[in-house]
Amino acid sequence: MGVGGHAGGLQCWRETGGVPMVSVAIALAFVPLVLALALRSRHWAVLVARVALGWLRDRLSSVPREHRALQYLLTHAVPGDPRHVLLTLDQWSRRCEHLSCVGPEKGQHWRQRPQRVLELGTSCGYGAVLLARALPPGARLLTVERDPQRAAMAEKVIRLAGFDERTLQLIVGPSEEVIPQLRSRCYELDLRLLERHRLLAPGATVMADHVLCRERRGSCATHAASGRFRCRLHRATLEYCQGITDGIAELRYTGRDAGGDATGTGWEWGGNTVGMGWERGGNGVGIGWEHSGNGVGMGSEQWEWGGNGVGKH
Ligand SMILES: C[S@@+](CC[C@H](N)C(=O)[O-])C[C@H]1O[C@@H](n2cnc3c(N)ncnc32)[C@H](O)[C@@H]1O
Repeated sequence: MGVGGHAGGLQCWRETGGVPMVSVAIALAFVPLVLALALRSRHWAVLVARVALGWLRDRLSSVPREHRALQYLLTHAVPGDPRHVLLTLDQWSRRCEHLSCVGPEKGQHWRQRPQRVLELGTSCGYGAVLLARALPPGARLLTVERDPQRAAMAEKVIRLAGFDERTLQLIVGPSEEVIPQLRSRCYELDLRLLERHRLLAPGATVMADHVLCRERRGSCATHAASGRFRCRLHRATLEYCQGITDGIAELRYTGRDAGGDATGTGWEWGGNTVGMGWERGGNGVGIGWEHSGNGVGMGSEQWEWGGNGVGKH
């Protein structure tokens, strides 16, 4: 038996050109799995490759990505036309390098016309221009960016789109440092700080970008459960990546907690307050917001829409 088995194995080995038949069969069994995985994550693979290429170009060339985008914008966009500036940025992101911004699809969910708007995380200025376009006369937008290089690009993009300091002001610095300073000017950054400092007026709207693309959904449900925010999720795809799910969350501040007490009454914006594109410590927008004292799950990865039992999952 042993000899026969050995001879049979040898035959298989010969037939497969040196690879035992069993190994080939096992390998073949994995092919559908590998193909399915590759098919499922192809959009991510493309995105990662595009971002990696951009990073590589940053390392190899003396022109950083922000400048490359700006050069494209300066040669293709119509100055003073915010719509065209946005279209040109869309074009650059689709054809050249990936731009991390709210993008056209998620951007269309912005339908408010508030008097005061706060954007946290300006990046290249896409969201700022998008928001500023919709402002009613006399309204103002404040946008905060911690990365000086991105802020420098954003400043140029914003001015190219035709917005001056009176309408759209950019502050360079991390939200943690800017928030306390904004207090005296009746501006705020972080939702938690906004609420803690009682700067959110009931009815204020907070838009949080990138709430689904990284499968982090905790914060919005947390707020919904607290009763102080009404949440609405607009499902979409990641900017310029059709195959990757993303969403933008619309949080409406009610000013009341689950117990029915009114909070956050001190701030009058003459309208609503908005922050888009929040990212804290690279964790994705609006993730890990904490509302202590309510027993609500912090940074929980799962949330129930419209459900009551949201907390740590
Ligand atoms: C996804 S991008 C924002 C895109 C932008 N809202 C848009 O739609 O065009 C996130 C930006 O937030 C900035 N950022 C992250 N944490 C920050 C913080 N704590 N303070 C200020 N900016 C921050 C990052 O440097 C990055 O440029």
